Amino acid sequence: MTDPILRVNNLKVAFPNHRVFENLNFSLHKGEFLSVVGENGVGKTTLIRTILQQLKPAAGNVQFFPNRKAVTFGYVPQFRNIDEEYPLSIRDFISLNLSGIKLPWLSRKERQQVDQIIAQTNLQRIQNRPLGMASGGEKQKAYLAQALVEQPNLLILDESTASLDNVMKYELLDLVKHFNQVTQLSVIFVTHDLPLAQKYADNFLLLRPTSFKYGPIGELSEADVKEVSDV
Ligand SMILES: Nc1ncnc2c1ncn2[C@@H]1O[C@H](COP(=O)(O)OP(=O)(O)OP(=O)(O)O)[C@@H](O)[C@H]1O
Repeated sequence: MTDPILRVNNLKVAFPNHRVFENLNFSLHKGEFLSVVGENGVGKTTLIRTILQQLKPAAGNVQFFPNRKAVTFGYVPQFRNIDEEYPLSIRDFISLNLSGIKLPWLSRKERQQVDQIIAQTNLQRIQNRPLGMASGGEKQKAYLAQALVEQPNLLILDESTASLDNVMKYELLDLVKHFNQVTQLSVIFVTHDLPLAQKYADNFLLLRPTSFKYGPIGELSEADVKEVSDV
């Protein structure tokens, strides 16, 4: 097994008058693809926000290896409000995630980084199109490219496939899996789509209102699948 990049230790997160989860424990390793599943409102996004250090745990912690600075995040959030009027091209939108960026004056190295991720995500043909005009699937690819442009070592996808048809879902996840396997990118994929999790993930974390289950994706039982699909 590869080295862990993060470990969640006895984690408890609570809002006023509402405990979301407690005593949560699992590790994520380099190159691991983890699917986080569970019914609506059980705490999946809350867990992601805690890993991203936007929320402070009530108890326990999230430990990064070898240290916090060594773990860089790429994040595709659950919702984004990008309407037809959105002014940036797909290419400029992707460039926004470059650190130190002063659009439109990218350095040669930055231009190469953007060219590379655009090629890797098959967006060359439409890179100059306004993002607002792109289809749902093209937008998701652009969000993925933006999350990956700085070559993070942990990619977090929060229900990124929820609005996509089956063909686009698999196309997007094929891309993610390619990065996962070729660059040892670790992936946390939050989803309600069990067939997708079963096809792409190595391990799963099933969050329940008062407990959790973690293990190899092959050990997700019929009953677990029914539990998540019934929501
Ligand atoms: N800022 C907040 N203040 C108070 N309660 C919150 C806050 N954010 C989330 N919650 C509550 O915490 C619980 C977990 O929410 P969360 O969004 O993590 O669930 P989820 O599993 O991601 O749900 P879904 O599958 O519907 O996206 C819910 O009951 C939610 O209402």
